[in-house]
Amino acid sequence: MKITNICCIGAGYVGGPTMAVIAQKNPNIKVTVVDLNEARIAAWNHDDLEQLPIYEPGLDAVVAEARNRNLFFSTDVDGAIEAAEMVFISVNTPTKTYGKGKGMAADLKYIELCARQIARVATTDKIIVEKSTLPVRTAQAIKSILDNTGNGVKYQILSNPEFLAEGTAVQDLMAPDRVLIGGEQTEEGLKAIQALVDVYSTWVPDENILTTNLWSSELSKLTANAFLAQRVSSINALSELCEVTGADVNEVANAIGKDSRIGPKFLKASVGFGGSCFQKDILNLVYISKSYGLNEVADYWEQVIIMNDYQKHRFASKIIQTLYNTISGKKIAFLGWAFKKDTNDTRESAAIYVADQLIDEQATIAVYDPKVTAQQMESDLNYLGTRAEEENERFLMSIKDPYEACKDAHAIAVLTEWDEFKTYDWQKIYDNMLKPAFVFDGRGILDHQKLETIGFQVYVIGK
Ligand SMILES: NC(=O)C1=CN([C@@H]2O[C@H](COP(=O)(O)OP(=O)(O)OC[C@H]3O[C@@H](n4cnc5c(N)ncnc54)[C@H](O)[C@@H]3O)[C@@H](O)[C@H]2O)C=CC1
Ligand SMILES: O=C(O)[C@H]1O[C@H](OP(=O)(O)OP(=O)(O)OC[C@H]2O[C@@H](n3ccc(=O)[nH]c3=O)[C@H](O)[C@@H]2O)[C@H](O)[C@@H](O)[C@@H]1O
Repeated sequence: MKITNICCIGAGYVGGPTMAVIAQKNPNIKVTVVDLNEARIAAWNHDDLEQLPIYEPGLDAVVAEARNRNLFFSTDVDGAIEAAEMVFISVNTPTKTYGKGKGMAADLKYIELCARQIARVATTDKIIVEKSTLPVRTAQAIKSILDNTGNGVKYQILSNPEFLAEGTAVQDLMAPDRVLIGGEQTEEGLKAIQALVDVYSTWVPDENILTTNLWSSELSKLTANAFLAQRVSSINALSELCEVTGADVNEVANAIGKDSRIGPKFLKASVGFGGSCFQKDILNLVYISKSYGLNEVADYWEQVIIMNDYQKHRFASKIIQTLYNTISGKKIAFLGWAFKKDTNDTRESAAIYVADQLIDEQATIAVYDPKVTAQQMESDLNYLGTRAEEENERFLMSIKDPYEACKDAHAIAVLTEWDEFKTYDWQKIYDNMLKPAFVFDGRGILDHQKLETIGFQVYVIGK
């Protein structure tokens, strides 16, 4: 079966970039990305590419090439579903905040709504592709909803999890380590798998396209994120041991990373991992394990989250303790608010939790981030619900100039590893700070020797 029309429900961090690349690489396929959020769709359609709703290096060029050629962004969800032979579901699957599984399980209400909408609208057979990250066996629920509408339309469900990382989304999509496609191992299922393989094989080498059964594919996504996050928690756990023993976490990471069985990537000690997915996906894995009665398995993975929470808390406590256990009324400058560099995404960013703990002690936080808006910072902090919004407003400010953010500060904390922080005039920053001037490098990116020569007192995670 040759696909000529694709619809993707959800124009977010995954749906937008993924479909832009599929459209760019398949000029003969019409790709329509739909969303309920009108402002988001308007931003995707904006003439000024700087106004795209997502900042990803290289994304503007891909969108510029494909948009209005064979890539369209629209709020007409029904129309796009009806016209498509293949419908990707790329909506959000956050952690549940209510009811059974609250704080652990994935909230599948948006997925179910999509399935019901497809069932209501479709009049021709369709391949439904799970692009969102889902608990293992979700395809069964989607199939059950679709198959019980009784209007004669036939569906095949595929799982095609996305492995892109933010900040490198376009690069990851252009040259993925692998594309994973799971489907039913029946004649019809295998045909559907092949149809999706054909979409990717216009640019991904065959050996990088893996096909599996549905459940292996769904579970591989949660597993991949759990393994990645586990590496960060493992090195972060060691970072504290380094600090008390005189070992240097970078030297340890380098030494173990040379072992080809361990490998060098994802061993950077930090103030803790953030992002919309690691925590949510591990909590989901923990919940699924518990629901099957696998309590030891659940406890094992939960420890990755416990360690991560501890690392954020430990960093904030280190700042408080170093500033003579009193930070009330002191200005602390934050360099970075995003959960990693090269993205404007702040979901679950360590910066939010560190700020919250410092504001509890009545410090004033002046944040500079090259891509995050003041409004976003405020809403992130308010979302925690720790204190009244007016109070958050009083203690948190976003400053558009890094030198201004650091002026008259008692301390600077580096929360995101933006490259530009390394290029600053640190002598000028030092001259304008209160003394002693402290730097807490939560990302280990600055030239610490140089900073100490200037006169800073420097704390680096893992040293
Ligand atoms: N953010 C990331 O880097 C990655 C995310 N994922 C997974 O991909 C999925 C989507 O994540 P993001 O793109 O980050 O989420 P997002 O929140 O940025 O985007 C989801 C979009 O879906 C829309 N939506 C929700 N329900 C809808 C409906 N019924 N009809 C039309 N639109 C609807 C929302 O308005 C929103 O714009 C999640 O399951 C996530 O775990 C997977 C890999 C990477
Ligand atoms: O499912 C998802 O959402 C995605 O989650 C992660 O991607 P992402 O969260 O965008 O970014 P990462 O590069 O994985 O970084 C996650 C967090 O870990 C931190 N990190 C990463 C690596 C490291 O060595 N140390 C470290 O602290 C980062 O600063 C960041 O806060 C995975 O890398 C993607 O493969 C996956 O598709």
